[in-house]
Amino acid sequence: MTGLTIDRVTKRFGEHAAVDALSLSINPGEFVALLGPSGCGKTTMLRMLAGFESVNAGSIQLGDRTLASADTHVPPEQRNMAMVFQSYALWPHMSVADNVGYPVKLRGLRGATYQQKVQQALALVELDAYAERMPQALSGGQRQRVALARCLVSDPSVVLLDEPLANLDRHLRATMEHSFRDFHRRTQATLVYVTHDQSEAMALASRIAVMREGRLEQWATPETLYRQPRTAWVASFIGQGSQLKVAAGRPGQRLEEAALMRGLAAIATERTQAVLVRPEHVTVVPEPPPLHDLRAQVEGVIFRGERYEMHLRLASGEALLAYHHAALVEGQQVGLILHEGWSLEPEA
Ligand SMILES: Nc1ncnc2c1ncn2[C@@H]1O[C@H](COP(=O)(O)OP(=O)(O)OP(=O)(O)O)[C@@H](O)[C@H]1O
Repeated sequence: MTGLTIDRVTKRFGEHAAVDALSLSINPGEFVALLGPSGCGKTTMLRMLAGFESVNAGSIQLGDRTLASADTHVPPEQRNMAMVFQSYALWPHMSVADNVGYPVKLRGLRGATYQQKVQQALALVELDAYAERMPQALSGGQRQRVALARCLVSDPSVVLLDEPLANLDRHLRATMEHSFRDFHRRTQATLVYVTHDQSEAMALASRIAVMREGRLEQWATPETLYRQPRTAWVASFIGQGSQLKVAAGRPGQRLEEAALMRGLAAIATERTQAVLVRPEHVTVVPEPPPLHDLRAQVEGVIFRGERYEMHLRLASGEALLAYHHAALVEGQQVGLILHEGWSLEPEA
């Protein structure tokens, strides 16, 4: 197990910085995700880790070994890393076992040791019974597990995964999330997982690097990203919620019910702090008493099975999302209690 240090790494294509002074320190054996919208530079960062792209500035270290810097470039095959792609990249003319064994066969491994390595890798992804099948005779999820076994066989220190579930349907993705967690638990390898799907990143990684336009927006655990997003942009990217202007709080501060409700009742010119309110922190009072402070109009009601999602409009004109256990009528006036909020940094 070896840790990875990414120190102010920059990659430019022409004038455009696809990755801009990105720094991350990844612990040995950690499972991390690079998360961000399309074009934010996730794949470019992963390709620099793998050695398929050079870096323009900054450095990448694996343990105390420098893999890349402006004047160093260790080739991919000498980095002790393995990469899993969205497209699986299996050889169609080779059996499952031959696909899995290919990287170590290239290194000259043969005989009983070879057989044992392949067998162990297949067992780790629970595909021992499929060794002689051809890839075409497997489901998408099974193919992705063959790709995982193939990267395991060479005992890499780091496994890089580029949107490995993007080609699978929703149900299979959920099953594969279990396979990935299991894979990580058994191998203890350092895993760097690229995705634009926040729920996938939250379910899998112990820490997530949220990227935006080549830069690191926030680097934190899934819980911290959800409860304490740094900026308005992260707050709108992770989970559901509403951003309200409040006359209370300062960036990085949690507001309790009393302060939040008071801050919302202030006059518009004093309400300058952006505050994130998650729907689970809103109580809807269908028939509020006449003196209830905060009111809203129901604009939309969506049935989500376990609850109703209420789209509300405050008197200030701001939109608010809430959950409720029963359907309410569109156009109806309701009272609200906001139990807590999180104060955000303004947009740069
Ligand atoms: N070889 C290249 N030449 C020129 N520009 C490139 C090259 N590779 C990537 N880019 C640009 O760099 C930026 C980041 O691309 P990258 O593929 O890393 O994004 P991404 O976050 O992985 O996106 P996606 O989720 O769509 O794969 C984009 O603007 C892209 O057009």
